Amino acid sequence: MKFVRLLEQAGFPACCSPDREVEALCYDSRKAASDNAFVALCGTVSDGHAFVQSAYDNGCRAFVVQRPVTLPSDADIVQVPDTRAALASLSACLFEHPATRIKTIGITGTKGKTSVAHLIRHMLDETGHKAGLIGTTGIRFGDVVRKTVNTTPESYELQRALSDMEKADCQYACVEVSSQGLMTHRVDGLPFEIGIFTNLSPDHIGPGEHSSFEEYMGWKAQLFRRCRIGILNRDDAHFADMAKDSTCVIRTFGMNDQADYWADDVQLLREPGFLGVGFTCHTPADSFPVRLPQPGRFSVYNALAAIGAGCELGIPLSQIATVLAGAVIPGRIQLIPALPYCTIVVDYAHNELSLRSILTTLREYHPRRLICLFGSVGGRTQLRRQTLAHAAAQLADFSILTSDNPDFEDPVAILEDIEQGMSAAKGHFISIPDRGDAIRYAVDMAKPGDMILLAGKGHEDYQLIRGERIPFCERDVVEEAARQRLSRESSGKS
Ligand SMILES: CC(=O)N[C@H]1[C@@H](OP(=O)(O)OP(=O)(O)OC[C@H]2O[C@@H](n3ccc(=O)[nH]c3=O)[C@H](O)[C@@H]2O)O[C@H](CO)[C@@H](O)[C@@H]1O[C@H](C)C(=O)N[C@@H](C)C(=O)N[C@H](CCC(=O)O)C(=O)O
Ligand SMILES: Nc1ncnc2c1ncn2[C@@H]1O[C@H](COP(=O)(O)OP(=O)(O)OP(=O)(O)O)[C@@H](O)[C@H]1O
Repeated sequence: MKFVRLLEQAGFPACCSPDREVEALCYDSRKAASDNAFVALCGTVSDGHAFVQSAYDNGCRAFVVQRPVTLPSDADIVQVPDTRAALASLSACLFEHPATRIKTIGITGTKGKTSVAHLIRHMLDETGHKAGLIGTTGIRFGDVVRKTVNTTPESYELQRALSDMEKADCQYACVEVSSQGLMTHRVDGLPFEIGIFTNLSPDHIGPGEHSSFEEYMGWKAQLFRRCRIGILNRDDAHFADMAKDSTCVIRTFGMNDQADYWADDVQLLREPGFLGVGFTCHTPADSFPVRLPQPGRFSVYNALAAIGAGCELGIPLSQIATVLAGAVIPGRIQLIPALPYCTIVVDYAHNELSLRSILTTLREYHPRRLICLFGSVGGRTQLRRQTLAHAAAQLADFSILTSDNPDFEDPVAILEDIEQGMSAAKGHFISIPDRGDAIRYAVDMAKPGDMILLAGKGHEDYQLIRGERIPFCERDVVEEAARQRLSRESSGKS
């Protein structure tokens, strides 16, 4: 595409050579190629403007900047007020505004974004409406799964993903919308058909993220100025703040009849090979029973959000309950039915808030013992490790401390930080640095009625060790350990 045309379409002054062609946009000089336009982004670690020469050396001749830069005279340099906003509008134009043809459903909130996105995608796919998904578990459509760095990818990746989904005949895209995504213009220009608010609590506040809870909340609330219909959790303490300056039609969900989509008769269900929850769902049109294969009251909220979206999109009520009963959310309180007499669950909980939440949820199912296996990622604060330890010490009967994604940190040093927290909180624990060994230990120690939580890795199929993603699938390790245990038991060896 002619650079001049792209600039015009995005509403920028077209001061460049009339024949300059660009095929793609690039914001990382290390990946720049001759047919790219390089967009210089101001980051938290470095400033893309410092790398324009390196992009030039890699062949780029088209540049979008927000402050003057010096480059050889054959470079076309376009200065805009904000390069992040420009990246979003240029990307939308380059991919011919796919979001005007695919209906996008944006999900925001502190917890539940991934879960709700998967539930809605599953519901749409299973009722004959092809849908894609963009979020923490990657970019997914059809059988395609692409890893992403961020929950909400950079605008260029987002627009490209939507364009690929359109080519794959998707009619819908479920997009996890983080506060950072809104703040850094990643979702600028997306006309969301539906926006969903799950819940809000303090998170992502600190250097490089948000300066305060109010700022964090303010960015999340932006979604409801960018969607046609907003579906909000009425029971959340910040519901009114989120709805306050909205410009959309407001629908609500919750646990009482003030909400449009609401639940009662909630029952926790634990059966061999099944852990979940049942409830009666009430919608403006009808009421019906729902049985979900995800446990806990928060799963009811996630399902209500999905049901609200399904109803607003016109999916028949008669199909909604049936398809929800078969929904699987990768790595979110996902049951591994490997041992018949105890419950093994994988969950992405990797900070204090989510570890407390999942352990409290599992406790409500009255396990004989609740065993929590967890570690903590490298490069984070001692405080994070100690608060994780406090949560486990208070809420689990026994903890198995192990490694998570140590990356460049010594896994044993990370364990020592967690051990300190455990000892201070008088928790019962054992440390087994190798995660595979730790899982095998957990499977071997389980007694009938126990529940084992493998926390931290969720959907991830690797361990990050010294900058490298080493393949590691918890499910495979559990299944193999359980097979060996069952085989020993059947041959009378244990
Ligand atoms: C702190 C933060 O927001 N970081 C994001 C940011 O990176 P950065 O600001 O550190 O970038 P930088 O390293 O300073 O570089 C600035 C620019 O120079 C470029 N560069 C850099 C080096 C070089 O040699 N050449 C070059 O061109 C970089 O490509 C970049 O364009 O821009 C990158 C590209 O878009 C993001 O991937 C990255 O997200 C990191 C991984 C991150 O952790 N972000 C968090 C805060 C985040 O966004 N989280 C939310 C989830 C929140 C939730 O769950 O609610 C998310 O949506 O993921
Ligand atoms: N509605 C909810 N309320 C509270 N906790 C939840 C809710 N839904 C899921 N969780 C818990 O939080 C964890 C993360 O859930 P999920 O990945 O769906 O949220 P998210 O908003 O995408 O989170 P993150 O920002 O950490 O990626 C789950 O593994 C589960 O333990």
